[in-house]
Amino acid sequence: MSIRYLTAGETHGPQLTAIIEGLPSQLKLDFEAINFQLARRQKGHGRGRRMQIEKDTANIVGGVRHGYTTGAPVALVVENKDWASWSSIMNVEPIEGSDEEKRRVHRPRPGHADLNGGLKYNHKDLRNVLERSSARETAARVACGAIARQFLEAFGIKIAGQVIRIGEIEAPANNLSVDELIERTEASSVRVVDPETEAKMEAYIDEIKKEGDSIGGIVECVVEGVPVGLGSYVQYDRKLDGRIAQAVMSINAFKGVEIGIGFEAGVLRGSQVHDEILYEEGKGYTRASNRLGGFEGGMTNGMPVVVRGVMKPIPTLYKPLQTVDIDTKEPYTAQVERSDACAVPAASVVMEHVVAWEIAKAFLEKFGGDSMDEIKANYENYLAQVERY
Ligand SMILES: Cc1cc2nc3c(=O)[nH]c(=O)nc-3n(C[C@H](O)[C@H](O)[C@H](O)COP(=O)(O)O)c2cc1C
Ligand SMILES: C=C(O[C@@H]1CC(C(=O)O)=C[C@@H](OP(=O)(O)O)[C@H]1O)C(=O)O
Repeated sequence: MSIRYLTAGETHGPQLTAIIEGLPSQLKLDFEAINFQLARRQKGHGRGRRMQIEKDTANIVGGVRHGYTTGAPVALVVENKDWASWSSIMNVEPIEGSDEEKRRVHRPRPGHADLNGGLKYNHKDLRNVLERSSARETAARVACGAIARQFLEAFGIKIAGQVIRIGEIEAPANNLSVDELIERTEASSVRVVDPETEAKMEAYIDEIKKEGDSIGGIVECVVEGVPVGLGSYVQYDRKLDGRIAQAVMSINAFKGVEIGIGFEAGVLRGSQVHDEILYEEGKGYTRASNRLGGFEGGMTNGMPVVVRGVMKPIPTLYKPLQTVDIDTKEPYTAQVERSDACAVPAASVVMEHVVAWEIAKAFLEKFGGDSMDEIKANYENYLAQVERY
């Protein structure tokens, strides 16, 4: 058993669409909780005007009856409210001198998908690239991930995220549990625990925005309650840490991933890195520390999964960089499209959901069944086996 999803839709098209395949039957869906996650993704200091226009909600249009999955593919739709202002630009063939032609994108933005996408798909209007490469698509991924999250919650697996750094400003380290993190970051405009850091980050983002520039950062996600043995060492594409890395790298603008202490593991000695194994009556095997972020051998080890990702600064700059006009091949400043200045807090929410998806997928591969009852029985059987070991 496995799960997969596909998304479709353009940022200024009518809607985003997702189809999820492989969900078991009997999963109770909390629609409000899906919408709550979508709303979290829209927030964050530094977002542009688009987020004031949208009010993302997932409309489930297949695979669910009376609030429960049926085992059929789940289809969902997230409407783009901004479509109302874009339908002519999206639908009308641009004629020279027309408003639509003025919105044609022909001065590719360094750092965005514009030029590579134009060359690859042979588009002379780079809007055809921009529309799908936009991180608007992450709304659909969060909706799918929010369903995965609810599946995991049924097995006591919980996820939280936080912002660790925005540009030069680093948040003080903490070792909070998922519940504490959820409680203490939710009200923060930049998804940090510490109010002083929040104020500093806000002022810093404002300054960068005023200069027509943009800024990236580092986000972290913690997953608690994960059983030992998700993923496997036996084949490269079954290593769950590798799959999580792929999922995180696939988020727009992400340039790196770490599990646990990550790159610091290249600096420290073995005795400073590896987590000593303990055995506790009633609790079973555990580790004295969690520097390896819950993974050994591509498998979960029962400790919290800790993942970090780094997001580069937003490519669209109000004070644009140099580029080349694809019509004339002359140097020109890059196109300026409405944009966020910093989307790191939003990206942390996206990361929680792509990680939730990968863990749910590995969970279903291991304990898979066609109904929640069947999966629960498989899971309990395995937990009993681990306990007897
Ligand atoms: C939540 C979120 C919001 C983003 N907002 C913008 C934006 O407003 N303007 C922009 O140019 N890029 C934005 N990006 C980044 C681009 O989507 C991304 O850089 C682009 O798709 C190119 O892909 P790559 O950076 O992964 O190579 C955003 C990314 C995320 C995750
Ligand atoms: C729409 C979203 O993010 C968008 C991601 C994005 C990009 O280039 O990635 C560019 C901006 O689009 P627009 O020009 O319409 O404002 C962001 O707002 C979203 O997160 O829902």
